[in-house]
Amino acid sequence: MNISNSRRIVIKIGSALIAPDQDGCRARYLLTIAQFIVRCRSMGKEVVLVSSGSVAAGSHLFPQGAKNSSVVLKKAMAAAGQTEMMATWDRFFDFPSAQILLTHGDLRDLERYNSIRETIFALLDHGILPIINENDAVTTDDLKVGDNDNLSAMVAAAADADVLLMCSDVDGLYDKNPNLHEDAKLIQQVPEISEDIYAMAGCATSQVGTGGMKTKIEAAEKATSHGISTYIVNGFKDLTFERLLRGENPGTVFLPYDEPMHAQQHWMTHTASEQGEIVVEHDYAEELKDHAEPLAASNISQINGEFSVGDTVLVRTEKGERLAKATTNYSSCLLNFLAEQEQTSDNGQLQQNIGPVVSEQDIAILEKS
Ligand SMILES: Nc1ncnc2c1ncn2[C@@H]1O[C@H](COP(=O)(O)OP(=O)(O)O)[C@@H](O)[C@H]1O
Ligand SMILES: N[C@@H](CCC(=O)OP(=O)(O)O)C(=O)O
Repeated sequence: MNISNSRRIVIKIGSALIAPDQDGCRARYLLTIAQFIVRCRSMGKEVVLVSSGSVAAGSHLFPQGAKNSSVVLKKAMAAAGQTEMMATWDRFFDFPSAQILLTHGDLRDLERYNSIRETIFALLDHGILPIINENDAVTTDDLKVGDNDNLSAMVAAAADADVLLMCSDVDGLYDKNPNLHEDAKLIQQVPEISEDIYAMAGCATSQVGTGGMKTKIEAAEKATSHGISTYIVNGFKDLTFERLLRGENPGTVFLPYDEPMHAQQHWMTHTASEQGEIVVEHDYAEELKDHAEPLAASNISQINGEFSVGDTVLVRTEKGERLAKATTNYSSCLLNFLAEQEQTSDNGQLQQNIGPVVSEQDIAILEKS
């Protein structure tokens, strides 16, 4: 899939394109990107924008700048910069745009995730451009995604996009960081994301970027496993967007999986985070290596952490091997209670009465890393 034959595109814009001088938002690169969005929409494509840059855009309002600031000040910069950034985008378009600010806390809760999906679809149905960013002003370590590469992949999956386009300050993925190694070579196509691909990725070297190439490869893995073709391209160059519109690849393309994951399995694997652990006995663990099996209370040897009904948990072996992520039908409190009652005579009956702790369709088997 390329831009010319795509139907719905998520475009992610890095901070350096929004505020190249860290002195507020600049139109220098955004104008070309905005024109590209207008062209895509006039060709009948639906576009969702994931825009970084609130911290970079707001940092000029604080004398010390972003680099050496505390987390609290960065949140304040994000809150101030976000309005400036939205106003800047809005100036380029003669159609309406809408702001959605998300945290991981929103995406990992299935009800809120579905609510986000419905909002995005309603906006697209009405010709409104959704502009999404992490809600940096309210995030905590526990709640945040932390980088907009991974956020854009989660959004692309939620929006049922067919292309994810990450616009950065480099031409694509190189075999090593091109800002540090003159002989680095551009990788044009990645058919499969392996450890070798991750090994090529270094950190961000700009003042404003978060995550560098590592988070872009993580994002590509999330998106391609959902069947989404993923591009990393250079947003500084006008030619990038001309080539994309011609259906060409001006940077690096990560090919989608031949057999994408089922949507709920994908959400559990790549978006939901585990609230606790269910340690399972050897026989069940062996069965799970082959195929998803309902998990009964009698298969459990230990419960770790606190979780509620409907939370995502990690299913693992006693030796620590990560087997699956699953949505639990029971809370850790009830499962611990059952375990404590193990010795009583009517416990077997109780365990049978409660049904599976995890149903077969709520298990996402994890690939071995
Ligand atoms: N193998 C690599 N190929 C390309 N860029 C790399 C690589 N390893 C590290 N980088 C760094 O990643 C940066 C892009 O990531 P980042 O600064 O987070 O951009 P953005 O703000 O667009 O998300 C590049 O400018 C480069 O310094
Ligand atoms: N949410 C942050 C962006 C974090 C981020 O991932 O930045 P970048 O690496 O430039 O895409 C902000 O708006 O400043």
